[in-house]
Amino acid sequence: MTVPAGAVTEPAPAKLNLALHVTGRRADGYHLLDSLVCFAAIGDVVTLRPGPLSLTLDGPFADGLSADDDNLCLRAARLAGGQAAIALTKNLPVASGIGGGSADAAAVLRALARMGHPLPAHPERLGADVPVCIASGAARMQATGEVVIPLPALPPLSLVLVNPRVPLSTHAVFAGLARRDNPALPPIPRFADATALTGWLARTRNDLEPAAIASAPVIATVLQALRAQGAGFARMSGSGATCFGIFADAACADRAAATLARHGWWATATELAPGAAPR
Ligand SMILES: C[C@@](CO)(OP(=O)(O)O)[C@H](O)COP(=O)(O)OP(=O)(O)OC[C@H]1O[C@@H](n2ccc(N)nc2=O)[C@H](O)[C@@H]1O
Ligand SMILES: Nc1ncnc2c1ncn2[C@@H]1O[C@H](COP(=O)(O)OP(=O)(O)O)[C@@H](O)[C@H]1O
Repeated sequence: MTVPAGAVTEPAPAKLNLALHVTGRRADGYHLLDSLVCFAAIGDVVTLRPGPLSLTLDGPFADGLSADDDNLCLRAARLAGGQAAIALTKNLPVASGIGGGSADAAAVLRALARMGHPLPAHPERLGADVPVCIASGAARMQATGEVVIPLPALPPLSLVLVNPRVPLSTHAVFAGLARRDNPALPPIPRFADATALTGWLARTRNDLEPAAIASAPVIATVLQALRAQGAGFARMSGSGATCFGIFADAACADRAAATLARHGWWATATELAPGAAPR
């Protein structure tokens, strides 16, 4: 991609909820969460140039989205009081549990900060996932998303993300929950390697998975297919329908992604976002 002079480019990495427990519900209906969140190397890309506020879209999933006032890129710029010509390359499926819209909003806020507009005081007004997407590093996310506790970087992971091209409404999945008072996550240790992480994940859940599968049974098929391709661990992210699998190495992940894409699903091998190496 050619970056025009004076332009500021920010990646908008896909968010993954490796574990997501629903621990309660506030009086206003928003749910209390306890989630281990990380970010993948694959994502959308935003480029901002000085100028009046505008938005253009390209990329494989641009057709699923319109560049109207409701687009989270424009809402983010308005909340920050920033003016810019924004170009969004939409590489992530829309409404898919990997926070694409929130990641885009957070990337616009980071780009505007680099152009001299301070971050807004309440980024969660754009969406519950926006605060965690601003830092874009491993974190424990709590309350309704506004409590973000940064964690040491996770060990390297060979990941496959699969979306069966069925959009799911986050609101509808929360509304379909059978229980809203589940136990919190166990303490999150510093993970020595991927095996330690998957061992810990096996003791956790995504409490949104049953409700999402009830709306879109193909999610169960995706999870089975990831396991059949050799994933040592597979789970749905967020409110779905995107699922992730953790593989032994990048070659296994590449092979699995190529096979799973034959179903007509969006399937991509990736790793954790740069900057997320162990420290
Ligand atoms: C479920 C999560 C987990 O990370 O991810 P996604 O599936 O969206 O990726 C997030 O909490 C989603 O964040 P986000 O997508 O920004 O949600 P919002 O736009 O704020 O809310 C969409 C709708 O989801 C419900 N909602 C969202 C967050 C929350 N803590 N409780 C809720 O009940 C509300 O009904 C709300 O109207
Ligand atoms: N830039 C954007 N990218 C994705 N979705 C957006 C964007 N702006 C607004 N939206 C709307 O936000 C909703 C949630 O999208 P998204 O963040 O992709 O979902 P999720 O958080 O489940 O991954 C969609 O219904 C979409 O119409």
